[in-house]
Amino acid sequence: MTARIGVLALQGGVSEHLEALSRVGAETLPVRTPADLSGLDGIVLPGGESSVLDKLMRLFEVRDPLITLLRAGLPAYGTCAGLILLADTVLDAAPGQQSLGGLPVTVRRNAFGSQAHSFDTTLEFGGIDHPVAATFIRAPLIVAVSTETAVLASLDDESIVAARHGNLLGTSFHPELTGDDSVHRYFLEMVLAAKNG
Ligand SMILES: NC(=O)CC[C@H](N)C(=O)O
Repeated sequence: MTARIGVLALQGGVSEHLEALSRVGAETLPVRTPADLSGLDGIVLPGGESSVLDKLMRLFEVRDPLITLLRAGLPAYGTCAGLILLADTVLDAAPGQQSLGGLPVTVRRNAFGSQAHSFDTTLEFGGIDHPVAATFIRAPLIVAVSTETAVLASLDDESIVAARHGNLLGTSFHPELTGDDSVHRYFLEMVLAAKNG
């Protein structure tokens, strides 16, 4: 059995996620309208610019139906800006910027400084049996998590870069730019587990 996983396609790095999800065996769909949300088993919120994504989700009337689906348990994976969209609390948000929320973590936008602080590394990732390739681009950091949130990856003891709570997964980094599909495979497993109850 496979799963139908959408990628929010209003701005940011969409095609790399669609390709990685296809490679691990998901059925994929770019999501631009409220109608595109129907029948999804999961959704990826890509990197890009979280304050722009927030505005575009309102403009395209995707924000409210997406919040309803997330609160009802739709599995979601946010990378970088997408993690910011899922976080309950956002530090250094742009004026007026709001997240969708649901993932009980606090993130700090642009926590590594400017574009010059973009870098590649590999990370131990809970639930994946090899170090995962990770690209960081003007990335947020997870600076606090609720007690029931699982920390899946960190750069050091204080720098959390991947977390999961229930059906919601977020990473500060972009696995879709590395050729390492293991985090997408991990998310597909989450989606299939939720779908099969
Ligand atoms: N690569 C990214 O997604 C960068 C995120 C961006 N700095 C933001 O605040 O939304």
